[in-house]
Amino acid sequence: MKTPLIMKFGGTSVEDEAAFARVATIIETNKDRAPVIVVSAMSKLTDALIESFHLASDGAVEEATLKLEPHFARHAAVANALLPSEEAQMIARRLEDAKADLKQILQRAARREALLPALQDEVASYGERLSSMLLTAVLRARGLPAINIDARQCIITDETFGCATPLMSETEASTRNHLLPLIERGEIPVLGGFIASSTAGRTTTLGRGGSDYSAAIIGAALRASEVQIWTDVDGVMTADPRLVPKARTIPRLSYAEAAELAYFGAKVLHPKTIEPAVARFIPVRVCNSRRPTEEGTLICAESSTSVSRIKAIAHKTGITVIQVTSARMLGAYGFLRALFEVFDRYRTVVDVVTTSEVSVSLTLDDTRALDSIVRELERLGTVQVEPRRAIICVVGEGLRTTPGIAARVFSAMRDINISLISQGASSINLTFVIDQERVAEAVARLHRAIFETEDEKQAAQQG
Ligand SMILES: Nc1ncnc2c1ncn2[C@@H]1O[C@H](COP(=O)(O)OP(=O)(O)O)[C@@H](O)[C@H]1O
Ligand SMILES: N[C@@H](CC(=O)OP(=O)(O)O)C(=O)O
Repeated sequence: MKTPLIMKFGGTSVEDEAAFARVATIIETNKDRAPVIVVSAMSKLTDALIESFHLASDGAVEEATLKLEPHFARHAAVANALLPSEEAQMIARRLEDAKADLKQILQRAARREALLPALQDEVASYGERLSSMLLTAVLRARGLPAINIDARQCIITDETFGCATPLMSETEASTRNHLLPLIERGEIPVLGGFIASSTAGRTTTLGRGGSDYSAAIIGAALRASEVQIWTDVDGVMTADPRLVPKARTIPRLSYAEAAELAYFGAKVLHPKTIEPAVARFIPVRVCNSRRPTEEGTLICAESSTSVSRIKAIAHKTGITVIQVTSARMLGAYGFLRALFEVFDRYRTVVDVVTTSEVSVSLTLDDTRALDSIVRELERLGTVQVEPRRAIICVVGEGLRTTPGIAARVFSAMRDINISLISQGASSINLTFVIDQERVAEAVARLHRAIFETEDEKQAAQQG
């Protein structure tokens, strides 16, 4: 049997009929590599489903279902454009069924008949269920032996609705049981990303942007040759191209570099994607579905030696900084344990931490339990909360060896107020916090200082 190739297509790669047609061509080109397809919901649909769910749980079921109409129409338009009429009619019937089922779930949310987070995942799952059904039909219309598999039969999780954790050994067994016989027969399984189910059979989701993670989990379970993440940019870039138009594609990244970038905000990759890939040393490639002949970015165990040796700048906004100051910290043990136990109790992840003799500063992304956390921390010392902050993270294996990088970074920041400077334990990232209002300016300046001057030098040398 050929070693499977996992190909994940994000929402922007299946946004309309032209995008579906491009994806079908890419899969057709790779049909002899035992492809297994993972697809996200059509772009913006997951947001719309979650918004509808909230409307319905506030009692506005009619409004909630009306809001979804244009999205059902988008699916029908793809089917009408790319499928023979009988197939398009079959899709139209299945869309009507899905619409009716969804309405029932939204009514249950309005009546609060079940646990709301569980109902929300049920609603959110429709995006990937519909896109995978539609893509399967489009591939079959091209003569490809595609088969739609419900990813909820493969990825098994706990019941942390909204951000469930996969149970890896159950997932590996069920993924292999469901998919290997199909791959052996030369069929092309098409699964929705992001969705999973608990051992009790309840629908769960892996967290926003989680289809990349689904692809990596399935890739690891099948010992894939490569996990390809097909998106709307040429690969992982030196910065978010929406902020830095001059950002360029990075040909190669180490797993550690990619993990740091994803964790600190490079949206192109879900933060958990690297973990299953590393566990089985499976290369991950990020490619552009609009420009499939580009090489993209290859993520594997070893980084490349690049000119600047710093690979990229990631940023994350909406960060809250908490500072706890207490003289009781001085020379006392047990203080930090008591402090982190507070975050543990509220299941809140802390990203960056710095300490001095009398204070601890840390950053939070998730502020759902902020008030309760602050109340408890006040028992330990004086608490200061700074909302609307941003984390900026400079990443590259070269940080270990390049002298003067910190000076370059901080001189680029000049008049921008910096706090919580931290060089990660892996010493491949330099992270700091600024006011979120200034993040676009800061990232652009840093990009100029680290990457664009090198470009100019190179260009001058070459020319
Ligand atoms: N360093 C980066 N390199 C590439 N893209 C990035 C980076 N940081 C942020 N992005 C953003 O990530 C987007 C792709 O992620 P996403 O919208 O989730 O795509 P998809 O729908 O394919 O999953 C890009 O359009 C880009 O704006
Ligand atoms: N559709 C889900 C999962 C996902 O990964 O989507 P995308 O690949 O478009 O980021 C979401 O929007 O969160």
